[in-house]
Amino acid sequence: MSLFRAIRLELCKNLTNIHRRCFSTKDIRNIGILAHIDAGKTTTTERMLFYSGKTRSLGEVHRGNTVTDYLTQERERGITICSSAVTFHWKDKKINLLDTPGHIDFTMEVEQSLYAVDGVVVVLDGTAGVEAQTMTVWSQAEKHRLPKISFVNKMDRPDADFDKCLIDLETKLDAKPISLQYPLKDSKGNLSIYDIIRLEHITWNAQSLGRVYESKPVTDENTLLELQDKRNALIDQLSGIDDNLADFVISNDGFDKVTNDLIYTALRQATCHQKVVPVMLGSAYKNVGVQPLMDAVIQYLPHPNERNQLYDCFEDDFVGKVFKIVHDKQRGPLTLVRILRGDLKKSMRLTSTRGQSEVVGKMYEPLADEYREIQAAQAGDVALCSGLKHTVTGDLLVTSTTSLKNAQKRLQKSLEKKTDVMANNVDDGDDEVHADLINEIFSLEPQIPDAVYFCSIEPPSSAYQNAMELALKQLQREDPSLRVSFDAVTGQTVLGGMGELHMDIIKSRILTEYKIEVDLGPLQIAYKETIENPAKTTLTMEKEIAGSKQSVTITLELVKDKKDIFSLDKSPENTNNLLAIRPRTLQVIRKGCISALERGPKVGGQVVETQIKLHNITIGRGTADSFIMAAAAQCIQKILTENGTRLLEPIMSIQIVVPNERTSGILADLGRRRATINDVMPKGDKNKLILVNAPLAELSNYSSILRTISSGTASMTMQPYGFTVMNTNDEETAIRRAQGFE
Ligand SMILES: Nc1nc2c(ncn2[C@@H]2O[C@H](COP(=O)(O)OP(=O)(O)OP(=O)(O)O)[C@@H](O)[C@H]2O)c(=O)[nH]1
Repeated sequence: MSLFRAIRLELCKNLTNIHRRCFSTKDIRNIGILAHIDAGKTTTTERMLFYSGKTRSLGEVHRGNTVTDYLTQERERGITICSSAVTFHWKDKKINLLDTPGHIDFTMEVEQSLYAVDGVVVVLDGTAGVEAQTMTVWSQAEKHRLPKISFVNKMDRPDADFDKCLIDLETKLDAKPISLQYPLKDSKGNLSIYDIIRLEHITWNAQSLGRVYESKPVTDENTLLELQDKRNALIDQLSGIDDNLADFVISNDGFDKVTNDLIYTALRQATCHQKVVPVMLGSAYKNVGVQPLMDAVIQYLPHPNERNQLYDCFEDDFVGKVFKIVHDKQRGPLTLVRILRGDLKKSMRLTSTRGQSEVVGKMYEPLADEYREIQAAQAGDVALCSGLKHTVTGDLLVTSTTSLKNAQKRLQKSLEKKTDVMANNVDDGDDEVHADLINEIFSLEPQIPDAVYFCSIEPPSSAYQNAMELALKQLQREDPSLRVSFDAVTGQTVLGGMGELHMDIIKSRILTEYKIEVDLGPLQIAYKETIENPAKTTLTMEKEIAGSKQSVTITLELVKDKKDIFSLDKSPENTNNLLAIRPRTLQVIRKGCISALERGPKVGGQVVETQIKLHNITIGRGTADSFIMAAAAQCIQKILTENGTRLLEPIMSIQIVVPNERTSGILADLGRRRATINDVMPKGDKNKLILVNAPLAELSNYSSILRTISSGTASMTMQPYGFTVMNTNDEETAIRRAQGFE
């Protein structure tokens, strides 16, 4: 049988398999596809879908017809905004793949998706190597302890440099890349690939859009010698990690007798244990190299059972993680769930760890914006559910509160056992590990980054206000990093988020999905405020409303505290007064006080790290709750205005990799940006890694500035770090800017 015919038969087999549904957990791979913006994730995913038979034509980003970039905004802008899940079958295995956004504004999306996958493919642009966002997504994948494969894409381009990408992986990401392939270009620039392990040359047939490809043993003697050297280097590198392989090499006096299967086994082990990163190459756009990448996903990345057993404490009960909520035109909101334990079935009742209980409606297998109805899905798989109206991205879903409590007990017991074993071997970090583990499993709220920018949002007329609020509520369930609040002073709805693109996308999604043409105010930095010293005041408010006398005298204090937001004064002279307050009235007072902290006096920033202490209250007979609430809020506002607040500004944590000779120039520039240099350490022989914190206000367009001052040699990654108090001078500048005077 000719090779081409064999490949066609393989393809037909794949197409037939699409309709076969029985996969054991060992046959499932859940993978994320991560990269810097524009490296080619979406193009690579499109090829995977096409070659697996899931799509009948090739989607292209520039034509706006890709499967995974299905939002109108994604198709128009040619970028991925929402991670989307697609399922396809390859060589008798089922691959659930998540295409994730590359832009920094959507880092939270990537973070949530990583809960759902067992391994990742990190796509590099072969002409750019490791870029800023590659570093961010790489460290996110490291945090989730995910095995990785790297795919060096765009190798068709004349300026692509495969060796530089390998060096970048090593020096900028501290990875141990193992190159499994090598590129070859003919005189016309057509790309083909050498397989270093099999010593073969693979070529793709352009007319068949890369569906047909051929792998032949290398016969040219010089090339063969060169490839053999690379194969030996690969075995040498691996035997430093894998004892079995090392023993074989030693007992057989060298590399010649090492079989391909021995290499594959050692590579799989080393990849699954995150000791190495297999590196593949190709050009997704020119349809070269994608099938071997799919083979590598199956061959080297773990199946769900091989990943850590964090959820064992749930035994056979169901546990799932909500990693995305998508809005389907016909079916409404659909919840994407990664099943971590047990089976998920249609009509099952589920409880979120936040206490909401609801029933799964229909279930679907995901193909971006097309779905196939299914009845159930097993542990290790992902599924889309309708009917879950209260779940939010990041929720953990369980069968019942009892199942959750039992799991907590089991986890506690196993942790105690572990602590007993370790009792004689005290480890300071142990408590932290336990706390992390418990938090990870039972986290009630997903980790949502604080908004660093905000802007007002206005409907075209007040008739649209309710519809706009509903749209925002839905978008917030999908994307918890979007904050929505109401500013009582200006009467405006305010959006908080991660950046300009983030807000822009929200605006255009409200237009395309909800048909409301909203207006966004200018984007401003989200400063917070805090008190400097404790302060106490008494306020009396009296008024006659509709013939009824309303009166409240309230004494409140603000103190610095990061934990509790509201407390009662414990001193003996106030005990009797406070004990006499009815719980419902206490709730009203609390609500009034907290609402006043939403808007500080300086720039209207949220007042944080501040505790409200109620000392005393006298309420006149017949005084309405709303009057009590207003009195409490006014008392807090009085303290804040009289005593003043300090501004806190958002700080970004930045990691910059720069060649040694450029370091001083970058440090000097950072000095002008009020940055705090935390460390400058060697990164390989030629580079330095600069760890720095700097105020967001000083980082406008910083990645392009860095590119200019380093002549394109530096790369950086940036995440929100937190908020710090500003000094008086900087504060004045910030206030002038916030008021539009600068
Ligand atoms: N020359 C060349 N261009 C490519 C290749 N792969 C992708 N491109 C082009 O690069 C651009 C970005 O590709 P995408 O697939 O959208 O990249 P992405 O990583 O999904 O981008 P985001 O989702 O926005 O982060 C598009 O114009 C593609 O056509 C390739 O192998 N070679």
